Amino acid sequence: MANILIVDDDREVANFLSYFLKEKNLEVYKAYNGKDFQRLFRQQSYHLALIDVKLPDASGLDILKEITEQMPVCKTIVMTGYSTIKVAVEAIKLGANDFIEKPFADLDVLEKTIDHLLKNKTTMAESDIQVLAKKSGIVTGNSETMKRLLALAYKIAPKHINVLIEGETGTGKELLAHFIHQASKRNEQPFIGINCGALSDTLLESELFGHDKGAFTGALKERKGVFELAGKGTLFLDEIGEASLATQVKLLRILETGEFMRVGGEKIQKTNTRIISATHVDLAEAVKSKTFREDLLYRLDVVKLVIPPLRERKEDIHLIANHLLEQAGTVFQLSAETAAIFEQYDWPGNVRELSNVIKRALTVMDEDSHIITPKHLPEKMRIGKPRLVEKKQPEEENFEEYMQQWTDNMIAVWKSEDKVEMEMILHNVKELEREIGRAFVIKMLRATIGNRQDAAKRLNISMRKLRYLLNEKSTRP
Ligand SMILES: Nc1ncnc2c1ncn2[C@@H]1O[C@H](COP(=O)(O)OP(=O)(O)OP(=O)(O)O)[C@@H](O)[C@H]1O
Repeated sequence: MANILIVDDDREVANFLSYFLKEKNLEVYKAYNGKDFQRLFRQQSYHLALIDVKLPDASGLDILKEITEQMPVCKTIVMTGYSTIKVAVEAIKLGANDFIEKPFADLDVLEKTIDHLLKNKTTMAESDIQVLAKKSGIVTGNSETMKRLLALAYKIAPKHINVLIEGETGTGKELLAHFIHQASKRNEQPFIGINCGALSDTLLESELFGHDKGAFTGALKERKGVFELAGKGTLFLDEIGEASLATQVKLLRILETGEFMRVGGEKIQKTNTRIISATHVDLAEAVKSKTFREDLLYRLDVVKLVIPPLRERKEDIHLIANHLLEQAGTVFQLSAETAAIFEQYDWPGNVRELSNVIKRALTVMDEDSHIITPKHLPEKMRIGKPRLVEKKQPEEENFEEYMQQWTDNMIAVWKSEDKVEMEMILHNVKELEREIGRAFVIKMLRATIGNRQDAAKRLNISMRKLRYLLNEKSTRP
């Protein structure tokens, strides 16, 4: 018989769960606080623990950590209220197998979650993730960060919570949104994507909410918007940071009330669409510069998934490249030199750029050739070409040299007769901004003998910004 440990200070909930689990012939133990937990935890081993995140004398997350570290065979479910869902996501990152919301609205879901874990179905989840990733066109690669990201996305997919995906252009944000849709119970319903940056304000509102006949010049017929079309499915709002403040107000209303009106319409409509939004800009910064509403960000970013750029998961480059080559026909290969270039290159356009580079190489290759060599790659990728950015980071002692080198290289590209890759130039300007920011913070930290608060004050920036400049972006969901 399986041993179950319930850790909850709400006796009503603990008693209900106990009754519910005993009916299933399970052996149940109840802890109403941290002290009870410590006593019961030392007594024997458990197969499953249901942990409330808020206890009077202990933190549910600390208890979770203790269980995952000291009794890894024990499966864990964290219980939260809706307002603490961010804590639940934190718990998943710490190793919780699942989370459920209190009050338990659907006992079937509760029962299935428990049965699933007791039948040791966690390894099945891994193969499920692989299948769904493939279905969504994601090559999973080898990087641990990507594996953890997909595992988290898989766990939150069935819950009705909004997700914000952050990542540079071409990192696969839309694919990840599709993966979440596939892994959710909405997978039979539509998945609709819309790019908020590609449409004018009026057009975007009409696309989102639809319009009634005569709503504006040219609105000859009534038209459904994507919220109506997506229905109970998933709506992917790409480049959400580009939505105007007026559209943001309307989106906020939908998120708060589940209601909207067509442009020029008078009827209030209800929606149950799940929203996954994506951005390549830092929305927290946009909030500070007042171009993005804080309350909307709070609603969209219940769970934040950050896809790392390709240059930070170099181990994935070859796997993805080989996969793309396989798609084109198994006979193609990268030469050792090309593989080395791929590894050194920064990939400002990420996986999209990798895919384009491979497609280009396949079209410029001789018909009887099967090996991609450096001569098949774009100019800018070849070794020996002046690089805009030296890999060495600027410090106090080499700052002037770094700036000089950067300027010289930029002038060389400016004067060059070659085709100019604007994406690469913009990427390098951004990188320069990042490096200069970091160098100034480090210089100030030296001056303040490491006192971060003092350094932030002297630079007239917030602590958050200081951490950001040091590349210590908060890992909070
Ligand atoms: N892990 C991956 N495996 C295979 N292909 C990928 C992967 N990630 C991205 N791609 C490919 O890269 C291209 C860009 O993907 P996607 O549109 O999802 O990126 P994005 O981050 O949404 O880009 P943008 O910000 O420009 O809209 C697509 O062709 C996609 O198939």
